[in-house]
Formats: sequence, C-alpha cells, structure tokens
Amino acid sequence: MTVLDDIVAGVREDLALRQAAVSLDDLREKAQRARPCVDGLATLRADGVQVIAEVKRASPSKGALATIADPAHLAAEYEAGGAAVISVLTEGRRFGGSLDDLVAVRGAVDVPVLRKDFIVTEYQLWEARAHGADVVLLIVAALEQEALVSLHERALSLGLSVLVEVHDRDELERAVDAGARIIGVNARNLRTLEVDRDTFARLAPHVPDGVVRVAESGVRDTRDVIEHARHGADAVLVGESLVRGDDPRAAVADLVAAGAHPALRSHRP
Ligand SMILES: O=P(O)(O)OC[C@@H](O)[C@@H](O)c1c[nH]c2ccccc12
Repeated sequence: MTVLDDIVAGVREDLALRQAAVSLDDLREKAQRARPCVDGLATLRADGVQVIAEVKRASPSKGALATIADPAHLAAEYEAGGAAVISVLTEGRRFGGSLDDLVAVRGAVDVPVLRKDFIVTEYQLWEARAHGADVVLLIVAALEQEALVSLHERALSLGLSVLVEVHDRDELERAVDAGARIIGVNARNLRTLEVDRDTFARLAPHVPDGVVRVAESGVRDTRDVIEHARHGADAVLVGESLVRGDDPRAAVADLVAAGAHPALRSHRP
C-alpha cells in the first residue's frame, strides 16, 4: 500500500460520512446558488509566471506546518501579494483542511479558488462547486483513466477549471489523452513523498502547446520560480514555504516579481 492509496482510503471513508449526511440533490441545489465560477484557465494564461498560493496546515511528509488561525486572512494576504489563484487543501486527515476553509477563503478573495483534494467521485465536484470553488485538482495517479476522463468532463460541464496533476511521462500522456487544458507537474511523488525538483524540467517539453503548465511543490524561493520559468512554467503552486514564513503577502509579492521579470520571456519556449 502506497501513501497515496492510504490517503485515498481515508478520503473515501470521510466521503461516505458526508454522503450519508448531505444528499447529492441538496448539494446540487446549493451549487446552483453558488457564485458563478471565475475562469481559472484564463487567469493562469496571463503574462508572466502566475503564483498559486496554498492554504496548507499540514502534510503527510512533514506533519503540522503552521497554525493557520484565520485562513480567510491568509488568503487575503496572498491575494494582496499578487497571487493569481488561491489553493485550499480540503483533505482533513493528513492535510488538516476542510470545506469550511474553502468557504472562508472564497468569501475573502476575488481571484479563483482551487479545491485541492483527492477527488474520486462526482459528488466531490458538486461539493467543490457548492462551497465556492472555481478550480479543482484531479490527480492522475489516484484515478483509473476512465474515471479521470469522466470526472474531467463533468467538472468542465459544471463550469470548473481543472488542474490535472502528473508526476511522470505515463501520467502526462494520460492527462493529455483526457483533454487536460491545465497540467500540473508535481515534484513530489505521492507514492513515496519524495521531492525531485527536476521533474518539471523533464516533463514540461512534452506538454503540448497551448496547455497551461504548472510547476507544483518544493518551490522555496525566487530562484526556484526563475528556474521553472526557464523551463516554460506558466504558474507555480506554492504551499509550505509560504505558510511557514512570517510575511505571506511579501513572500508572494517576491515570487510574482521574479516570475514577471522581462528577461525571462526570452527563455520561455
Ligand atoms: O508545500 P509545497 O511543497 O509548496 O507544495 C504545494 C503543493 O504542490 C502540494 O501541496 C500538493 C501538490 N499536489 C498535491 C496533491 C494533494 C495534496 C497536496 C498536493
């Protein structure tokens, strides 16, 4: 059993409890009342390297990362620093997140909000919409191809943008086959939790033109942003280094400034 299997098993248990408490019909009704989606895809296509800043309390590899007493405030600081998208981890057991965090963040910012979780059923897509998400994550390693394709289509039909996460060439091919328009290359292998910062540089050349490229995990500072930009990143997704620092607004602003540097344009394929 890999770490990923273990996480997904826990996610399915928690999901069963929520499904017993709230029917799909109720969720749909709530989703229909939610504010319409902000276009995450268009947002990530803007000039420069966009920063997706994550509200992340804990992780399976590091345990508790930060006491985030007020996720809405943290998200507002990220937005003020120039974050293009706010990612909110909603998985509870390993990452300490919740749908309440998603709702709090949604109410505090105007930029698109990403529900970061281990999505394995359509119910979770409706949940995402009902709690105000504009973007969802689908992790190729956690899904059979058929499920990936149908969840991707369904998410788009709900108006959500979809970040499709891969870690190797095979997964990248599956993401492309599923019609992914935004592909995230996770430097962390979710089966072993090891981080290899060169993963993005290796996979990015194989991402088709026109697909948005996101470098995920292990981004420490402006040097990492510049490195990813040189390999064609349209965006970086940053959690730990932001929640651990003492000035998230300034930290995001630094990353945004590094990614906006005109000298980088000539490097981008
Ligand atoms: O904290 P980091 O190393 O900056 O990483 C953020 C983000 O990439 C990471 O939280 C992540 C990427 N893909 C995921 C899938 C599930 C849970 C978490 C993740």
